[in-house]
Amino acid sequence: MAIENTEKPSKWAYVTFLAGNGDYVKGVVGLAKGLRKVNSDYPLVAAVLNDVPEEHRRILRSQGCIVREIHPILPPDNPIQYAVPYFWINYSKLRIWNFVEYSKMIYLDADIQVYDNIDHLFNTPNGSIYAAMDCFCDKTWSHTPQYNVGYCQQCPEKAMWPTEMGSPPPLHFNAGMFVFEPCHTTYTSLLETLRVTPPTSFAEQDFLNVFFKNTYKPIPQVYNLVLCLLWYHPEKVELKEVKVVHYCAAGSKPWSYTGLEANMDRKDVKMLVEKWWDVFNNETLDFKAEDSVPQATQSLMPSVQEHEKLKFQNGRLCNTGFLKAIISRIFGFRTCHY
Ligand SMILES: O=c1ccn([C@@H]2O[C@H](COP(=O)(O)OP(=O)(O)O)[C@@H](O)[C@H]2O)c(=O)[nH]1
Ligand SMILES: OC[C@H]1O[C@H](O[C@@H]2[C@@H](O)[C@H](O)[C@@H](O)[C@H](O)[C@@H]2O)[C@H](O)[C@@H](O)[C@H]1O
Ligand SMILES: [Mn+2]
Repeated sequence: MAIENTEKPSKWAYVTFLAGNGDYVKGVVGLAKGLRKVNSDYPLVAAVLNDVPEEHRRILRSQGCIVREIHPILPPDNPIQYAVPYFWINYSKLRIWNFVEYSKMIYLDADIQVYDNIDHLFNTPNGSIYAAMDCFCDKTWSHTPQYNVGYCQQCPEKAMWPTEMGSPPPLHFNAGMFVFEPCHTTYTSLLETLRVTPPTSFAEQDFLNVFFKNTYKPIPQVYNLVLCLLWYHPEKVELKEVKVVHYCAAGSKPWSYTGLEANMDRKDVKMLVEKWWDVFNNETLDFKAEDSVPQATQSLMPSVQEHEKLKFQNGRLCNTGFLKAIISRIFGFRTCHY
């Protein structure tokens, strides 16, 4: 259902999430430098919980981040076993849906690095959430039926889903990277739904997959290489094509990497961790005043592609939807699509 929303002119940004006073701040610094290295046209907003110390916020600002404090979102009180104990913190990610001064954002976990420009993802059609699929093969999924029958959405042909178990699970995206449209209506609906949704092992990732099940659109794995694909689905990975690496496998966070955990002694993992440090330690990528990203905004006038859609006949606009889009661009009306 499209809902009219009067907003300031559209603008786009990357956004990440930071909680606590630990080393994830290094992840955000690395991400800010990585986006600069690939000459992104858009700023990085850091949504920080109130427990992020001022010193860390100063560091992020010094790297050109737009730091915005958010209140935590605590899941319904339910003594469940999260796949990883601290996952309850991640529900607070949902606050980014209320960053409505932006019309489109690309969310990136702090343990993600961007090695190729992905600004073009801001041009994805509105009305969907875009993300890469996750993998069910890691032991963090051992509580699920798909893990126990050896089924993974990355290779559904390999271990067929047993017919006696009904239809296979719907496509499930990894919530470490997604393209979305902030919208107050969606935001309030997320919070209202969360209030009545019992938490599950993958916390906000599970919740977002259920909430957006009708508008989720998968994008290629090159936009979010969930690291365990390297050993569970090597046939799906062409490292030189990968644009975004997600250091989510246990032991793979570059800032705490020891090489001791399972698969962490792999050559490709070592190479990717070194690659992350090369960006992090590269002082030429530090923020300088001249770097300040001009707050790139969507052009008010239609893009060339949109002109293509416009078919004037006898001087009369025949695509009213397009007319609405133009008017909304000029007068700042935006519609929420979810
Ligand atoms: O102590 C923490 C835990 C998580 N996060 C943020 O929450 C995201 C999701 O957690 P994580 O990446 O560790 O989950 P994974 O992708 O490894 O499952 C992190 O990338 C950070 O952006 C954080 O800032 N501090
Ligand atoms: O709070 C739930 C988290 O769920 C996801 O992490 C998981 C998932 O990727 C599994 O498939 C992996 O096996 C596992 O290692 C990894 O931790 C997101 O990356 C993270 O941002 C966050 O949403
Ligand atoms: Mn992550």
